[in-house]
Amino acid sequence: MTELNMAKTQKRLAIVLFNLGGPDGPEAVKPFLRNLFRDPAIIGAPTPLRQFLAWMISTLRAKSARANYAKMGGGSPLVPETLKQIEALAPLMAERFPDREIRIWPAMRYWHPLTEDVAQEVAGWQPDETVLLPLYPHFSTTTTGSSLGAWRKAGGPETHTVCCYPVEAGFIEAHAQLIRASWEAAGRPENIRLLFSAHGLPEKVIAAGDPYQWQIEQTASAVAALLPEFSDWQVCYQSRVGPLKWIGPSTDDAVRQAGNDGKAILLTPIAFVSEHIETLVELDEEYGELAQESGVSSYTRVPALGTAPQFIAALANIVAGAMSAPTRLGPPDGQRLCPVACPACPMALKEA
Ligand SMILES: C=CC1=C(C)c2cc3[nH]c(cc4nc(cc5[nH]c(cc1n2)c(C)c5CCC(=O)O)C(CCC(=O)O)=C4C)c(C)c3C=C
Ligand SMILES: [Fe+2]
Ligand SMILES: [Fe+2]
Repeated sequence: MTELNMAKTQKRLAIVLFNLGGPDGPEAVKPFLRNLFRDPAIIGAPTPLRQFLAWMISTLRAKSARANYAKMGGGSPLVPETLKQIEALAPLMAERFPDREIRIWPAMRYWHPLTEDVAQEVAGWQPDETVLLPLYPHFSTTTTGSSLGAWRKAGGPETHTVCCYPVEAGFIEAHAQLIRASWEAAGRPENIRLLFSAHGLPEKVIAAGDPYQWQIEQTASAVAALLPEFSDWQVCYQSRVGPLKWIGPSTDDAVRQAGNDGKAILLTPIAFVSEHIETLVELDEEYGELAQESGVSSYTRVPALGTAPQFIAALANIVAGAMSAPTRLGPPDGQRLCPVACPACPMALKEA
């Protein structure tokens, strides 16, 4: 068989990485925010009211959001950071599946490359198998659920879908290693409180059965178990938006409390896998300043996982695990993780 014929007969594997996306320049900030608040997974109001709210909130929020994105050069680094993760993942996937032709796509929910457009592109490539992998380790109806809905609505191909990987060994180890390395690089400050800061959610989303908070707690406990030297640790929630009550404790309260308790802070973003506005502006600038005002002796922010080799290796394992798991949608090994009390877990929805 010639090389050309071999290439033609190779099975095609598409891997799609879901994430939220971010504006690619100042003029994209408002339409990006409008897309976000137009999503019924974010605002549960009926369509005409939701459209109005999306227009209103994006208009009111655009100026301050633009000022924050300006601190990062005008737009979000989320897509460039995702492309670096894809570049790191590609050789690992090629090594595992040498007989396949493999392509990896980023698919963003609220700005380009938009999930709907990527769904068309991937369908056009006619893959034999497609693995959908959220770059959200914790399942929420507001993130992975929303991306999956958009993908399916656009007719995107789907063979295996990862719902979440909150306690995947490599993911947990990557966090532990980065936390320890950051503490060492900061000169090993004493009397540390380790804060696991996750993006928050409105309480009503959790009350409706979303497993996100439960999964965040599982991740934090698993990482803390590998770091017995940091026995004082706490989960907290950042990035609150809007008038609803969000889950707590909030990261700003946790920072103030650490100041009151005379603690140094080692803060790690536990729900984000790359750097963007919520880490570079909110954690570094806003909470960095708050820590200083609160008398915190030392504030060290652990970097997001990015292309940390253990994390990228974990992603490769997750994809391979999903491909050999018995179910189409679920954690990589196909076994349900979340308790029955989380009815919005996609595995629970499937069982019902
Ligand atoms: C990690 C998981 C995330 C959850 C859960 C989540 C829920 C959620 N987010 C908003 C509103 C906003 N989020 C914004 C940015 C943003 N959010 C996530 C992740 C989660 N969001 C990421 C990765 C980012 C960064 C995007 C980027 O710019 O690179 C923003 C925009 C920034 C701002 O104006 O503050 C908003 C708005 C809600 C309402 C929500 C749950 C209901
Ligand atoms: Fe968000
Ligand atoms: Fe689940």
